[in-house]
Amino acid sequence: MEIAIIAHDGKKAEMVQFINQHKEKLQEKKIDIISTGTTGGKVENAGIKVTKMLSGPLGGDAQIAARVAEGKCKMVIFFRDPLEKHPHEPDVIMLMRLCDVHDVPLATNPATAELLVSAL
Ligand SMILES: O=C(CO)COP(=O)(O)O
Repeated sequence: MEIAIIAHDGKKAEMVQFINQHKEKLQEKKIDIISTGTTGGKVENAGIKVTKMLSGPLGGDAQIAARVAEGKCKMVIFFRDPLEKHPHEPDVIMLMRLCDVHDVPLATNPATAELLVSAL
């Protein structure tokens, strides 16, 4: 099963911590992690295998949105920073919309992500 992880800059440390906390379960359940570029790099540095797309502002969110639409990506964990502006906000909205269109679980904060991962 493929899961996407994405974090805005102000939330990347939290994402690394979250994935570290759950890495045994993710391995045990044979989860393939995909990610936007910079988030993926940080998670990789923590010793976790990730397939990296482009960086978010360069189209990474859009690539993940396409995988959601194609039925390849089955869950999205996206730690958004609601206190910052992002030049690629339209891509972010597109990704969230396509999760709703295709009924793909989407967590936009750690509390919800905990619930989703506990359901794997
Ligand atoms: O901008 C992002 C999500 O919208 C995240 O992209 P990066 O992981 O490349 O920073």
